[in-house]
Amino acid sequence: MMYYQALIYIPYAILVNIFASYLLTDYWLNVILDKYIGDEPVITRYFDHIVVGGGTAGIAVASRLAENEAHTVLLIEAGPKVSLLYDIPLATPMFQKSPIDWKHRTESQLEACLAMKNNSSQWPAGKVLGGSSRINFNIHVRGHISTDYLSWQYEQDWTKEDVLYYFNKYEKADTYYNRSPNKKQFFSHQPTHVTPIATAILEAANELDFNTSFDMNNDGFHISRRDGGSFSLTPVSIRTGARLSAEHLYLKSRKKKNLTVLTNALVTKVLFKHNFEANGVMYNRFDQVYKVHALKSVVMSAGTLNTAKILLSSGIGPAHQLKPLKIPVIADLPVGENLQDHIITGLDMITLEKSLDLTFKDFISPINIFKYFFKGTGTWTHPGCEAVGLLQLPSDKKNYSVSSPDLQFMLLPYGVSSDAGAAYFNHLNFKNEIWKEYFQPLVGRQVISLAPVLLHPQSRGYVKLDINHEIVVQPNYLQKTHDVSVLVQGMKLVKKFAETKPLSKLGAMFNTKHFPGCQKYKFGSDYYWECYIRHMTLTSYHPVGTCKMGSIHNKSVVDHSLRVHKLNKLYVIDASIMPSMPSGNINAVVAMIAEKGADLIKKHCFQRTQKCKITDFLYYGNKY
Ligand SMILES: Cc1cc2nc3c(=O)[nH]c(=O)nc-3n(C[C@H](O)[C@H](O)[C@H](O)COP(=O)(O)OP(=O)(O)OC[C@H]3O[C@@H](n4cnc5c(N)ncnc54)[C@H](O)[C@@H]3O)c2cc1C
Repeated sequence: MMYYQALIYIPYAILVNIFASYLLTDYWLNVILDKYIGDEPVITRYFDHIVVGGGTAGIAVASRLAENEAHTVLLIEAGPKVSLLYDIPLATPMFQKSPIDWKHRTESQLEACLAMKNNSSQWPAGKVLGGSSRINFNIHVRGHISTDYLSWQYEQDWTKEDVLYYFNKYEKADTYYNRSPNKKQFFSHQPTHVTPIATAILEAANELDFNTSFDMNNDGFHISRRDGGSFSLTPVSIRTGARLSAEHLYLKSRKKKNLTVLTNALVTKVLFKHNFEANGVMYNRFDQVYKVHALKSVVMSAGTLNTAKILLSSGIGPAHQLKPLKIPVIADLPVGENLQDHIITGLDMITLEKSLDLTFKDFISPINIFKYFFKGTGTWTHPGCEAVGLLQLPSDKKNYSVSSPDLQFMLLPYGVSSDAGAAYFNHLNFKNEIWKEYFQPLVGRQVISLAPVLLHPQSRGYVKLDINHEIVVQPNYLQKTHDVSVLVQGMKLVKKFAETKPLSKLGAMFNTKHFPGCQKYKFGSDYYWECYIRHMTLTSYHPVGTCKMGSIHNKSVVDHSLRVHKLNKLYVIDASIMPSMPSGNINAVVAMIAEKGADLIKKHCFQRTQKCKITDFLYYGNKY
């Protein structure tokens, strides 16, 4: 980088550091306050329901269960609460590798992640009240509702109508929980702030004959062969400019006396009566070990990796793995198998002659700060992703009425090079030589990323425990040729977008520099793109599937009512139960699962004990 270019980034680096220091201080202050003047730890009390993990799913489940005032509910979260400045959407990338990130990383990949140190991918996840909904990019999509959930269906459960009912229930939760006529319903159909590239991409999509008039979150959304694909501005879960996490949605108002929220408490094991009935959990809090008991249900909502870890540590998992680790087997089930993730690639592939005004000057402009705090608009509300597209790859063999889209496109008005190496390069774990050779020469230029995402990977990975009982994360990225070929077609389409008239008007140029390690292939050939994708294999942050839902003969962990097979009163309700991936970002899908899961628990509890209040049940659990 030239000397004068480096100078430009000095104020940016100072700003980032000041803000990072604030976040850190806020974090430690919250932890210390919780330790010394927070709620008393729950020592040997009994609750009706215990929910492990205060993330997207756990918060929704605990809040819904607590609607029955006759029941007591304990929500246990490993991370702390955080405060106001964490709500700024523009600050989102700063949460990765911070204390509120679990900082998971994958095993070294054989034929993927070749541009990353140790060929390993960093997998962030929220370790904070709100979970990953507190560190995500706020994209709110339901997937391709007409086809994505067909394979989940079982009798009356998980039908298209059922799934729609719970998406709608979640989307109306804000109206229900925060009843104030001045507050808008939580998810907006449009991001609050976009740059001119968003309009240009939608016009380009039109030029390429894709549909741009669909609302992707409409109940009847479907992409036919004729449409081929659909692009729109990104629907986001942002209210009045600020992040709307699960915590904001369900916990910030309508405090319930029968719901106890315990933060900074790490659950290590599920406890059982007669090795069959879950009746509590063990947890560590500020170096003390506690046990707490549940009368009606123990719900695991610790996310795809940690739910699997806790179950395996408790003796629920493949017997052949647990026995050598000297963990007594309670139920021999395929916990940890079926790990899947969306892969994203193609960052920094387009440069523009025009600036999009998303520079440090815009970040620190007093006008933008004023706009954020007083109007809920402006650069600070920028969600990261400005537009999304869903695409069916053409095929004569495909039945379009039951086929899900193959690719998602995410439009980011920046790339790895945009912060001059301050954060993204490190978050994504790139090797130093890749940075120097490929990304650093782009510093100071306006880059954008129209990044293709593989929606339905065929490769399957796993999570298991190592000899120290820590988790090993092996996604087996790009083990199937299908996964590579879908992404190759995605990269070819990015080039087509760069060549459209709307992008040419902004001075768009496709980045034709050979990626380090792929010089021997002709640029743009299928072999070249395969090599590129195997180097630039990035997570889209959507691990799912380690506690797969299905019938017992179907090698699954939970049944269609989300109860762990072979055991009593133990539920899994989070991203880990997904048997297959939805066509899009998964937060809303997890919330839909949680809304349904809470109703299922109410139904079982009612059937078992008849002690639930019938009026509550009819009102909230009216599906049953
Ligand atoms: C960086 C990032 C960006 C993303 N962007 C988007 C997006 O824009 N749109 C979208 O739809 N999806 C996005 N996602 C995905 C989405 O946010 C997650 O899939 C979703 O939040 C998962 O919900 P969950 O309830 O399964 O897990 P989480 O929300 O991760 O919740 C799990 C909770 O359990 C807690 N926990 C874990 N272990 C323990 C333990 N032992 N004891 C106690 N508590 C424990 C965790 O601290 C956490 O709070 C993103 C994810 C990440 C990480």
